[in-house]
Amino acid sequence: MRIDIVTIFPEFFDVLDLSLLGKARQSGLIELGVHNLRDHTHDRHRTVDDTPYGGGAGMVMKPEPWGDALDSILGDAPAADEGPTIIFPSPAGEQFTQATARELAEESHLVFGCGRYEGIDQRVVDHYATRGRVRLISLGDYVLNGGEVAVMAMIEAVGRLIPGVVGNPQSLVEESHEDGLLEYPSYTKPNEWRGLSVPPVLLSGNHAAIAAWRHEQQLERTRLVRPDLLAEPVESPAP
Ligand SMILES: COC(=O)COc1cccc(COC(=O)c2cn[nH]c2)c1
Repeated sequence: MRIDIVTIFPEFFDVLDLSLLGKARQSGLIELGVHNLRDHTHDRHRTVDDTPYGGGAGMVMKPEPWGDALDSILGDAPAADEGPTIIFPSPAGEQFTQATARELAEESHLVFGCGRYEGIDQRVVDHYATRGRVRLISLGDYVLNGGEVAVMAMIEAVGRLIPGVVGNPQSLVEESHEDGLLEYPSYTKPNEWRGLSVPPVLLSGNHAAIAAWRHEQQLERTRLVRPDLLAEPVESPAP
């Protein structure tokens, strides 16, 4: 997978040289390009923003630098259906979920555009929607100062699903949201810690009982913490 990021803070993504994603880049599983939006300005002050038409507080990111930057990445990319998926993190976007991560992990080329200030001139979104799949994606109902943190989170969530990035693919299956439920609690040695012991079923060696206990724990946790994930209320087991 090829990932390109456009940002006014390129150094923010130096951290992607580390850990799993760093290894994935060394092994060629993920190819990363980080582009400084200011390199696509043509004035002495490398201006990327201006005051909003219609008034209001804050500044809006100018369309020209974005056009220059995205054109340099897309080149003369073919029509929308074969072009890359262009993602703008935005509080006004569709909700990012594990299903979104799985979808994006199937793509061959992702381009992330990090907005700042009050946002990017809408015409950038409208123009590139004719040249690639454009998606505004929200991490949650809160506002960040810019898209960089959201892009980092999405790259991690997507990157770890790419075959070969995570050592043991089985570990991707048994985790929160993969089966629509929150994950069960985990324990490791020592058996006793600060007066707290490990649920005996986990030491029983009875794999059917362990699986049943884990599923019940998932249901209980999901019912308590995220009832919205359950299609309808789960009947609590007969007393
Ligand atoms: C076309 O896209 C844009 O104009 C995006 O503009 C902005 C403006 C300010 C901040 C951000 C960063 O995203 C979030 O705040 C965000 C994402 N998820 N939840 C909160 C993006």
